Parts: sequence; C-alpha cells; structure tokens
Amino acid sequence: MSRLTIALSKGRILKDTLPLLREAGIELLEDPEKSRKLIFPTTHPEVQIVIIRATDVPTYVENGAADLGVAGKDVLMEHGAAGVYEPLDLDIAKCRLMVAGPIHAPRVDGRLRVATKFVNLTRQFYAAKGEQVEVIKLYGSMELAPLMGLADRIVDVVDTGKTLKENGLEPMELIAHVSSRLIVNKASFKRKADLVQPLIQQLSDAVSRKRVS
Ligand SMILES: Nc1ncnc2c1ncn2[C@@H]1O[C@H](COP(=O)(O)OP(=O)(O)OP(=O)(O)O)[C@@H](O)[C@H]1O
Ligand SMILES: O=P(O)(O)OC[C@H]1O[C@H](OP(=O)(O)OP(=O)(O)O)[C@H](O)[C@@H]1O
Repeated sequence: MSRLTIALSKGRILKDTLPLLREAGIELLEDPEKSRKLIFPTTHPEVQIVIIRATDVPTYVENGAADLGVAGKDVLMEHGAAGVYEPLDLDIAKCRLMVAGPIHAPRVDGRLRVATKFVNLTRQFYAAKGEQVEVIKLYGSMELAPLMGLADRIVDVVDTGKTLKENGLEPMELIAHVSSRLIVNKASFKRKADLVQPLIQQLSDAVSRKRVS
C-alpha cells in the first residue's frame, strides 16, 4: 500500500513533471497517456501517482485524497489555495493569464461580457479596476466566444499567442504570469514528513539543475 499519493494531470504537466520526479527516484511503470487507469504505481515502493483533471488537483490535495500535486498557478489562484502548502515553483508549464479580444475590438457600451473558465480571477481583476463585467462561464475553447457573439472579451492562458491569432483575437491585458507549482496537503506535510520533506528537496534540486543547464 503506497504511503504517498501524488496527483498529476495528463498533457504538459505530466510531460514536464516526470523528468523532475525521475531525478527524485520516482518513475512510472507504464505510460498513463496510453492507459485508462487512473492510479499508477511507481519505482518507489511507497509512492503512487493518480492522474486527474488539472482543475481538480487542488481539491484532491486540500482534502487529503492526494498528499502532493502539481497545478498551474492559474488553477491555484482560481481555486483559492489557502488550504494547501505551495513549497515549490517547478518552473514548468509557463504561460500568461490574459484578457484577450477581437483585433480592432469595437467600443462596448454598457457592461463588458467576458467568457472564461477563471470566473473568480476575472471578477477579482475587474473589481480591482472598479469595473463591473458580466462573466460567462465556459470550460474550454474560450477563443470561440467572441467569434460567435457570446462575449466581448475572454480571460484565458496564453503561451505563443497562436490560438488567439488564428481566431482573430489579440492579447489585451496581462493578469498574471503563470507556472506550475508543487502543492502539499497540510496534514501530510507534518504526518509524512519523512517522505515529503526529502521529496521537496530533491525536486527543488532538480528544478535548480534544470535552470542552470
Ligand atoms: N499553451 C500553454 N502553454 C503553457 N502552459 C499552459 C498552456 N496551457 C495551459 N498551461 C498551463 O498548464 C496547466 C495545465 O494545462 P492543461 O491544458 O494541461 O490543463 P487544462 O486543460 O487547462 O485543465 P483541464 O484539463 O482541467 O481543463 C494550466 O493550468 C496552465 O497553468
Ligand atoms: O498561446 P498558445 O501557445 O496558442 O496557447 C494557448 C492555448 O493553450 C491552451 O490550450 P491547449 O489546447 O494547450 O490546452 P487545453 O487542453 O487547455 O485547451 C489554452 O487553453 C489556450 O487555448
């Protein structure tokens, strides 16, 4: 029975986190991208990895269903990360949370309609500017919303800007620079310190080595 559960999400977080875990002596025994399983043993007899939606990682870790996890700072800010420790910036999956809109966007009279999956962050951003907006909750492909007349703006993550550009949108305002972070359940941090502390240090060393390489 594994004593330590790490929550990861398929895609870029899995791809970018596995090399760091490898340097901590933790490797998967099979490729989750080729499996429908959700729990994976590793080369470390006391560590297992669960594969879940990126948005759900903070929930699993905060409630102790996973001891550690890796989540984007956008997801952590949206979720509200007071319930977990965030000891390490893994310096991976780097992007920018931005407001974007149609190129040559016309002036909008009245309340701006903003489509996003980051409802809390969007409300906080505009509230800080003293601006009331109508937030339209979507779960993906936000770039389509302005094209279909569903919204005037979107709030989403941007990396190269290719998705925006190919959908006739342009970045307008920067909300936050984002990277993915290691998060730890507060009880596990203490009760499983013998496993958690060395792992945090090994991951920190791996991130530092990668930065200077
Ligand atoms: N194009 C990108 N380039 C770099 N980092 C990105 C990019 N898109 C998202 N990210 C970062 O990677 C994290 C995981 O993104 P990913 O696309 O794997 O999950 P997601 O699809 O956003 O979440 P979910 O699966 O719950 O919908 C995001 O929280 C964000 O911090
Ligand atoms: O600026 P760019 O380089 O175009 O990247 C930005 C895109 O990347 C993400 O989509 P992606 O398809 O990577 O992940 P998803 O599963 O979250 O849509 C994000 O939702 C943007 O649409």
